[in-house]
Amino acid sequence: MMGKILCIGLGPGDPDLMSLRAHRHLTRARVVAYFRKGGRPGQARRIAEGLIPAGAVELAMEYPVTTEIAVQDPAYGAALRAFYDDWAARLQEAALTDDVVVLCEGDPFFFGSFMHLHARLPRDLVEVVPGIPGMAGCWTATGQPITWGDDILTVLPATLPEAELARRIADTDALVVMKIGRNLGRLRAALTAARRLDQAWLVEYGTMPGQRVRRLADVEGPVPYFSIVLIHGQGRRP
Ligand SMILES: C[C@@]1(CC(=O)O)C2=NC(=C\c3[nH]c(c(CCC(=O)O)c3CC(=O)O)Cc3[nH]c(c(CC(=O)O)c3CCC(=O)O)/C=C3\N/C(=C\2)[C@@H](CCC(=O)O)[C@]3(C)CC(=O)O)/[C@H]1CCC(=O)O
Ligand SMILES: C[S@@+](CC[C@H](N)C(=O)[O-])C[C@H]1O[C@@H](n2cnc3c(N)ncnc32)[C@H](O)[C@@H]1O
Repeated sequence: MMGKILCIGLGPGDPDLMSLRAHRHLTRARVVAYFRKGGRPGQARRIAEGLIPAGAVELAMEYPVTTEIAVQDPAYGAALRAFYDDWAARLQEAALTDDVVVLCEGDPFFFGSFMHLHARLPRDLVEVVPGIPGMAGCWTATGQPITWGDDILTVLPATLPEAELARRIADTDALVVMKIGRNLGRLRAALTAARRLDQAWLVEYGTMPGQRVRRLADVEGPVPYFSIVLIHGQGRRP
């Protein structure tokens, strides 16, 4: 039987927050693939724990590098291109005989690694199931709405240069910053330059075990890659 490659968004972390469709594909899967950093279980795999049928074949797609080489280094691009080429071919081959379910934390089309496989695969071979993005889990964890009325929400990767972060932080109402980790120092400087540090919240591991919500001004020391910085909009309301 010719199968499909089904990429399922699993939501922000708590398995209870995945869609019924994602749950159905997951609990019927015979082949399951997921990304992970070498030596770690992988967030998507952790969300799926206990829901993958016994006997399913698991394919762990381990990034050759994450932070070991600078993204600007040509060796980074070369390593990642070879990695995605290889896994696109392997998943396509596995799909010759069965469906392949690819797990994705959050939503697959929102900064998800699956996008790089999707770009390499025939369109009619792939189906994507949307998921609640990590940021929705994170702003809900703060207990406050993110946007009101005419608020503009800006989503920034913390990997941007400080001046670019500061310019865009000063120019928005509500803010979501992804990929915090070792970029926190530069982001903090940008928030300070934009005079908005006191409005910022840090959510680590939103809806996951270890969730932690703090005012960014109170945070000292390192924070994980799986953190989001938020500023709530204060827009018009009746
Ligand atoms: C290089 C760097 C820069 C950059 O983003 O520009 C980058 N990842 C960095 C760090 C990092 N990544 C991960 C950890 C371990 C986390 C942990 O385990 O705690 C760490 C931290 C660490 O290693 O310390 C794992 C990870 N990565 C992605 C997912 C989600 C997914 O797979 O969907 C997961 C979770 C897998 C899981 O479920 O566990 C996805 C993406 N990460 C990408 C790039 C893009 C793919 C590469 C490409 O093709 O370029 C893509 C697709 C995003 C995109 O393209 O936007 C950056 C350096 C930032 C910096 O400067 O600090
Ligand atoms: C490569 S992106 C993947 C985004 C994911 N596809 C989504 O829909 O949220 C990884 C970044 O998402 C953010 N993130 C995703 N889920 C999160 C969560 N549950 N708690 C905190 N941060 C999260 C972090 O900023 C992390 O650095």
